[in-house]
Amino acid sequence: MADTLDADEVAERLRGLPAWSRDGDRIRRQVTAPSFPAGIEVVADVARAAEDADHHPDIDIRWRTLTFALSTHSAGGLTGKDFDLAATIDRIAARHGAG
Ligand SMILES: C[C@H](O)[C@H](O)[C@H]1CNC2=NC(N)=NC(=O)C2=N1
Repeated sequence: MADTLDADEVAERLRGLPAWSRDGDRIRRQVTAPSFPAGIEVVADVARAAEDADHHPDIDIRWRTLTFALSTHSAGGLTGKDFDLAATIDRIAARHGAG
């Protein structure tokens, strides 16, 4: 099981991911896609990446606004896995013109 990061480590990792913010035990990012279908494509690509990583975000879909939240449930907090997947989500969103 991965170790949880302390507050300083979380702050440090967040500096490299400016679209993400801490919300208690999770980090969160909102993405606006160019259209609803484009948003669903983002979600489908994130789903594949999450399966590959065996690490899964909470996803809220509202028309073309997506909210991703990441936490390592098994560790009871934030770990490097959350920040690795956050960076992957950023790359996927950018590829689909979502910001
Ligand atoms: C067995 C499997 O590795 C675990 O259930 C994984 C799956 N995906 C997961 N995703 C997230 N976000 N947190 C977890 O602790 C987690 N655990």
